[in-house]
Amino acid sequence: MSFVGCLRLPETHPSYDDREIAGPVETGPAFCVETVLRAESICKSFDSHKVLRNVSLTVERGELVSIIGPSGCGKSTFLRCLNFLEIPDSGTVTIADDSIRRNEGPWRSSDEAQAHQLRAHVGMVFQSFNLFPHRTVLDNVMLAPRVVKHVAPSVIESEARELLAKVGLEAAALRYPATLSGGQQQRAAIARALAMRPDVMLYDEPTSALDPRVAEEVLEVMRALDREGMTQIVVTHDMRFARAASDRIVFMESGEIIEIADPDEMYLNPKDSRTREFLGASL
Ligand SMILES: Nc1ncnc2c1ncn2[C@@H]1O[C@H](COP(=O)(O)OP(=O)(O)OP(=O)(O)O)[C@@H](O)[C@H]1O
Repeated sequence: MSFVGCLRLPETHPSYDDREIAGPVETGPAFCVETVLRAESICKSFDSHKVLRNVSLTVERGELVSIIGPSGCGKSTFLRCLNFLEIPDSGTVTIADDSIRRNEGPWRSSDEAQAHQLRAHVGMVFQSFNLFPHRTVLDNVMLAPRVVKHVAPSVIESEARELLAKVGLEAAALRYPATLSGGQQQRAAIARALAMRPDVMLYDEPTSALDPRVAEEVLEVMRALDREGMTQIVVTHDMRFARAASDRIVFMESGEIIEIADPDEMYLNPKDSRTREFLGASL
């Protein structure tokens, strides 16, 4: 979704006569910015290696944000800190109306309970799909809602089938993951993540294990979700996708965000020499 489009107001207010000629004017909401996710000053070290240094990012509802940067710069660690799969050493993460502030010190069970609440807002998709191999695709998609939600199984099944249709897998509902292509497995993983109705989807290099043709099927699903207004954050090495599909691109290096810009700005007019150098080498 073009997030900017969401903010665009009519350039001039039509006169009464104009309106009569042009018919009703679709004004839409005056201002529909809504912050879905805010990460503030996230720090993370492994042993004495500082991997994230005060990383902050705010994402608005409906945005597709790509995180790019050289291998080992901390992209995946940052993504995993957003839903506390990796526990930051310090910093605050707020998603929808849940927030966790982390200070140096032991991770307590009350912190884990808060993290659990935070994770409920997030759908996560991994490079390696992580489907349950002994369950059908449909069962994979139904599993989390069945365990967590107290609604009739028939409702859960019909929602799961709708999600499988959305990702183009309705005919594969009763197949097992091993019988699917990598691209189909990844689309099933996306359907599974969507089944909990997340506020934000996080993708950690979703297509890097796939050949370009099936990768494109996965990227098309992500573009379709974008058009529907899903908020998505993608760690990727796919510069073509980042440029074509993102509302904003985040460039990281050495555990820091160096630059955040919309794709054209970042590619045509990068502000920082490190961004320029990285993008130059990636072309
Ligand atoms: N669990 C861990 N234990 C120790 N070191 C880790 C751990 N996870 C990540 N690291 C280190 O943290 C640094 C950042 O890793 P991370 O995977 O976040 O980078 P990245 O930018 O996503 O890299 P890539 O693009 O290659 O996937 C690397 O030096 C990595 O070796």
